[in-house]
Amino acid sequence: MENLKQHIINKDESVISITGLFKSFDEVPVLKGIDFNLFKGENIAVLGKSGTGKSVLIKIIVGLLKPDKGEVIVLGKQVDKLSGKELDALRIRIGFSFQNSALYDSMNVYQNLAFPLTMNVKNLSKSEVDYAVNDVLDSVGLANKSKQMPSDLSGGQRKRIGIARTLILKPEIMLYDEPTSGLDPITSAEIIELINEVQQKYNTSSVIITHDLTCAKNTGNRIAMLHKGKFLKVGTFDEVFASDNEQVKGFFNYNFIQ
Ligand SMILES: Nc1ncnc2c1ncn2[C@@H]1O[C@H](COP(=O)(O)OP(=O)(O)OP(=O)(O)O)[C@@H](O)[C@H]1O
Repeated sequence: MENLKQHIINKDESVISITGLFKSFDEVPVLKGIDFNLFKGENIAVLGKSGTGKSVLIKIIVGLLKPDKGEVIVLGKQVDKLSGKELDALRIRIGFSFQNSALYDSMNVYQNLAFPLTMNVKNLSKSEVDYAVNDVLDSVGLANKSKQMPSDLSGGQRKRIGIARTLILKPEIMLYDEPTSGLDPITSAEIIELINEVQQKYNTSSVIITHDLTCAKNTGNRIAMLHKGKFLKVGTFDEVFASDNEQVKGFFNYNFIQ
């Protein structure tokens, strides 16, 4: 990818700020006092075992679930106080890359990419849509795939198109849900590289939900280790790796890092 911007993390500007967040389902606590800041231009990898509340946290950030207690501010807005219309306006500024890529199987790659753009931005000319589609395809390294159907793409290529589909709306925040799950190590490494290129080219701030230590280490400017609904440790990979906490040490002992 060419023309990478000088990348800056601005620690004076939080794009996501969460304080004292609690969430239970049927009186079973899932999130038990989360404090979390994502700075402008930063990638945070939220690392944790299955069932620790990673997806619940993401759903609260985008307003799909309401917190029981606590404050969740995204791009300056208190999410649980927004009307449906205000929430829609906020969500356009957030790109969500789903675990299964969530492409429309009956549409080719071009149509999959053009669809969110024409749905959200009115009165675009055909050449403007063509330009935007080609630009994001180029960004994800699949410039020649516009006519292919999703079923003809590899798993890694589908992930790339899923990421391209969120980039086409130029999001300020990217949320990646298990971006490397189901991929072989080489394809995982390519997706990791793409996440870092997106951070630089689009100057996004990102939350990368993962249980893949290699992904967390290589994409996260900071790592937030979630365990049973609480952050055990938040810091650079080296800081988290050096933690004395038994749960953190246990997680590293059971997982292989490249
Ligand atoms: N809508 C819901 N109603 C009831 N329980 C829920 C709901 N959503 C999540 N949970 C529960 O919250 C807990 C955390 O779920 P969550 O999906 O956030 O885990 P996760 O860390 O994302 O796991 P995975 O890595 O397997 O996706 C689970 O016990 C789950 O059953």
